[in-house]
Amino acid sequence: MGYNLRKGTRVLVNAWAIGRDPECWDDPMSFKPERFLGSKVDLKCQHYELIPFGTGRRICVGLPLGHRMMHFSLGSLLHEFNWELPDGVSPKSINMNGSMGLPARKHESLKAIPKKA
Ligand code: HEM
Repeated sequence: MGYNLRKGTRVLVNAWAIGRDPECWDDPMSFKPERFLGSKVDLKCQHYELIPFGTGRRICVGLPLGHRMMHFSLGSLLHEFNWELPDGVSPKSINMNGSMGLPARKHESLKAIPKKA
């Protein structure tokens, strides 16, 4: 590979496409968090197929905090509440389409109702 770029060219890395590249991932369109169990792929700059925090010299300086906070926040929300979907919404009917852009957002906001456990 190899590309010639003019000095000053702005390059945007399409992490969304890399995360869904069948050359990098088995069954890339399926949500399978268990694919990382026992996997050597990590977030720390060595594996360019997984770059939610960027990579290289400008990698996110908040990676250690963000990584810990994700586990802590999600764990707290799951521990403290029982979660339901609004009336008439089933897991299969949730629209998982995203809107393109920087960053990529869900096209329709996810609605879930916390009930004190
Ligand atoms: C899950 C949480 C987070 C994600 C997914 C995330 C993601 C990113 C990404 C993709 C970049 C661009 C890296 C690049 O250009 O290659 C970045 C940069 C940056 N992030 Fe985060 N970030 C998160 C949390 C945080 C937190 C908690 C902080 C600060 C406390 C933070 C501070 C920064 C800073 C200062 C930069 C700029 C680094 C630079 O340009 O040298 N981030 N982040």
